[in-house]
Amino acid sequence: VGGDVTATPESDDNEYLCPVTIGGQTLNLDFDSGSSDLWVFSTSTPSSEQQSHTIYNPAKSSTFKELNGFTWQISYGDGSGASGTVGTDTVTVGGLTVKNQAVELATAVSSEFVTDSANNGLLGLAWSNLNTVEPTQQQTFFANAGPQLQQNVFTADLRHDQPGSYDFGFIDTSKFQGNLNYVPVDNSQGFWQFTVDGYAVGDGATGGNSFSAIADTGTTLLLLDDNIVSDYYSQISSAQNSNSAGGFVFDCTEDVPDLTLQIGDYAAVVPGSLLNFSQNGDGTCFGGIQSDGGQGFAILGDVFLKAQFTVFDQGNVQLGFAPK
Ligand SMILES: CN(C)c1ccc(C(=O)NN)cc1
Repeated sequence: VGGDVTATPESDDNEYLCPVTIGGQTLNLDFDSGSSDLWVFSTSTPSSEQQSHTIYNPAKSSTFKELNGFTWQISYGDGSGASGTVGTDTVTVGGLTVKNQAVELATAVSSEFVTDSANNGLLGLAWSNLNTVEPTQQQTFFANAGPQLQQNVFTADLRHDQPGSYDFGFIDTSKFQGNLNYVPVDNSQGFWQFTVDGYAVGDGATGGNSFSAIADTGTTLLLLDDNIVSDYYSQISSAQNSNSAGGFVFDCTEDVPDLTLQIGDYAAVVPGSLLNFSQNGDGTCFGGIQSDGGQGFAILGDVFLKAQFTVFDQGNVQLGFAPK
């Protein structure tokens, strides 16, 4: 048994939304391999915060059960967050159904979610030890689905400005070139965390120290150590770190170099075209590479994941990468 679901980018590839059916009601959710809560806008969300969102109404689901007294509260790397109550329901993603899945109902959401009208909640795909439900931590959709999957994996094929897909339970070899390159994952912090062995800017030599990174479908950009960020932008003559823009920008006319991350024997190339992320409207462009804020590990978000086919292997606790 498996599932295949379309991942549709918002404008500027800011995030990718997938249809999820909960108790017979379909909402578009943000699949997030950097967190482990499945939460939705619901009838419990204040009407002032519901705005144009699609909301889940547990009262209309014949399979919803309240988990009395259970709560959740989550905050994300960008400072956004949400909190609320918990129940269970039948959740279906691309034909793959999990019964009695913990579904977290938002009773409060931060402004970043209120204004992001296409996003009706998140489906966490990190490890269940990151789930925030109290007093009893809950399993993710992927953890619950594991036993029914032919292969205990999900794959991400995100694309620039066009629909991609997530597959659960199988690896579609038509979606990538060559062989998959696997690296071990350290899931002790709940992330899909692994080691990057070096990097290269443009056609330069691969160097630098090895560093820890997480594969995070819920983060838009490629967030790296400040030293690598400075090294990269030193190759773009007009590059500057703009407070008003919130990061490194450069003239849109510039030729933007590729970035290669050496992951074991695999050279993961992120083409310059993806590293010229968006236009600021004043002739400058915003870089796809930005600082990780010195938090001790790099965040390989959608800018990186758009350039790879990625296998999140729950059974073998490893990640697989291949070019597309
Ligand atoms: C505000 N929104 C839609 C967010 C969605 C996801 C995240 C995140 O850090 N995921 N790993 C942050 C914010």
